[in-house]
Amino acid sequence: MAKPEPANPQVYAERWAALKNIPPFLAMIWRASPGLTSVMILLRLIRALTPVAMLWVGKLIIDEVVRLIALEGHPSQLGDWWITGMANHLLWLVIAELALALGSDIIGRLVTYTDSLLQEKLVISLSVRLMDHASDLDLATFEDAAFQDRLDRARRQTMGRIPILGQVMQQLQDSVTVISFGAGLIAYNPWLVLLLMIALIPAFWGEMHFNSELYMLNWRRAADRRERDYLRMIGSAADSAKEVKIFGLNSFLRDRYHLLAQRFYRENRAISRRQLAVMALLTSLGTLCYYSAYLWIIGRTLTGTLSLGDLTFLSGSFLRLRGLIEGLLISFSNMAGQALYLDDLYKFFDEEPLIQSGPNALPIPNPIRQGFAFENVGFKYPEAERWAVRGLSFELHAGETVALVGENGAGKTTIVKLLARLYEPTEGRILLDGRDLRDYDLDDLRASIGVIFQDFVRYAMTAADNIAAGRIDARDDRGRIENAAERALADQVIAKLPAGYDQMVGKRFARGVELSGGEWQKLAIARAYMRDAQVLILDEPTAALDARAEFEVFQRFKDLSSAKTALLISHRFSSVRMADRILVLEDGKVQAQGTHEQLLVQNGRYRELFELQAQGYR
Ligand SMILES: Nc1ncnc2c1ncn2[C@@H]1O[C@H](COP(=O)(O)OP(=O)(O)OP(=O)(O)O)[C@@H](O)[C@H]1O
Repeated sequence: MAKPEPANPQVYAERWAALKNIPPFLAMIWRASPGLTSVMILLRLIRALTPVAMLWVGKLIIDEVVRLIALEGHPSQLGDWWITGMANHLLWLVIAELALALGSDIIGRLVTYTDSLLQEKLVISLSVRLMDHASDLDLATFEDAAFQDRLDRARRQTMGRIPILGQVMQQLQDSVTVISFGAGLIAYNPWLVLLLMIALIPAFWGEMHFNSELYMLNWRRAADRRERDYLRMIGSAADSAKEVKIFGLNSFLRDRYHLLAQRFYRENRAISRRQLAVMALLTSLGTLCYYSAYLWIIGRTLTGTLSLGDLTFLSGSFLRLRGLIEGLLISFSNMAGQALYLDDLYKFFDEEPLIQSGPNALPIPNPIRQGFAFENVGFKYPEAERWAVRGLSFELHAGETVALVGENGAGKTTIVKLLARLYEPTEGRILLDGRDLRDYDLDDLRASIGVIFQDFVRYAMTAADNIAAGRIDARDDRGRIENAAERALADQVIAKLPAGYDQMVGKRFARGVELSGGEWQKLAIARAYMRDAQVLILDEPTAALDARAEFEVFQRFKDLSSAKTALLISHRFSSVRMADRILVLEDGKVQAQGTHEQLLVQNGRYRELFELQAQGYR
């Protein structure tokens, strides 16, 4: 991708365009909690008007003091002021000022409090949406690197605090304060406001410019950052610690991390340095303008056009306004920058899955009568040049156990993914009971298939939940979980755990007990049984099991799946031979098929592979 030029006017255009993201964002905040949002708006509105009210009461106090001390024969003792009641008005003004100050403090605290609650609510509601949406997307989408970058940026939006929420709210509040102060200033002299604007516009431009540059830097570096985070993770995660130590990978990982991080740091620093110099200059310009206005106010007070109270009110207003408008412009530019990040979030939410159920999707037949048929199926992974499978035709009859054998990369797992419609064939079609798989309801299809992939997930949860994951709505059905565990020989694993089924497994959390590869695999197989689906698929589920366990697991699999349609992938011929039929795959095609005995007689690839393995055991 061409490197975008940071000072490109298009960047500004993009930035302004990103402000269109703010209204839907406000809608998201509202959706996260209408009650809290209303309270927040009300509190901010009150808080927005207190500064001008306080300054105005301050002016009244000074004018009153000046009036009182100018009175002929005013009391000289403090006590006499109270006794005569001459200072009553002043007293009320001071009480009003105090009440405003106390109220403002309390409201400030309440704003912080509601702000943090609202942040949490928003993070929760966005994270839930993110997880829901991610689960709807195609597997192919997840394997796309550009999507990964976008997801990474979107995820960052929902992690921890969402700065833009506070910024938007503060922006609204400050705008109301500015309007209230501005109205006061204009009443005295409209030119004062103009002077302020002249002082601030260059500073605003500067902020916009540098924020754009920083955003573009972050945007360009999303892929690097993912790599950097990945390196940091494998360099310090428990899962990889063993291998990193043995292979002495630490310095390699650390150096690579350091290189990437350093590059990012240097680019960041270059922008920040320029920002420092330019912004220092522009801010000084603002200060000069402020003091010109101050001189004008002092002059008018000396000539008697303005009172002392007016002087304090105006100089106070001017000072506050300057700070406020500066802050407003800066945070406006920040907000526009943050709104650009929202783009990533919205783009992620706009991503639609391509694999979906059609409008009149059929339910999966129960029971399946004929089974599946691959008709000249070809499939290429997105962006891949090579066909993973091509010209693939075979049948998987209802109630039959078929084993797939073939060398690494022959296309076995790809067939499973196509069967579960995690991908669609690029050419040809897959039929179920004579109808295209695409005619059926997707959820129903997935519910009818129990698959355990070779890279099954090791959930850092309890042993019971690891099994229940196969059918999560039966999570509370302990009998069913135990039954599934027994079928998969996982009951023996669980019997050894200190807390049995309720034992936390995996090392990620405290109290977790780590399992061996084979023990994890038994839990995963139990997950498939938990499902009790019509079609059972095990993709190399026994690779980590010892010989006896594997034999037993398959014996059971065969007995239990006698009424089911089952697909089994294994590199071990001792297991494969139990299948009703074996398909030998080579380069994404069925090279031969038959029973173990038939294939041995054919004297082909199967026999060759079988002999090779058998030799190893002699
Ligand atoms: N996500 C993917 N993106 C691109 N290509 C892929 C992807 N997954 C697999 N492939 C390619 O598709 C081909 C078939 O892979 P597949 O995983 O189906 O093989 P397999 O027979 O299951 O291998 P193994 O015995 O090693 O598990 C391989 O050439 C592989 O490189």
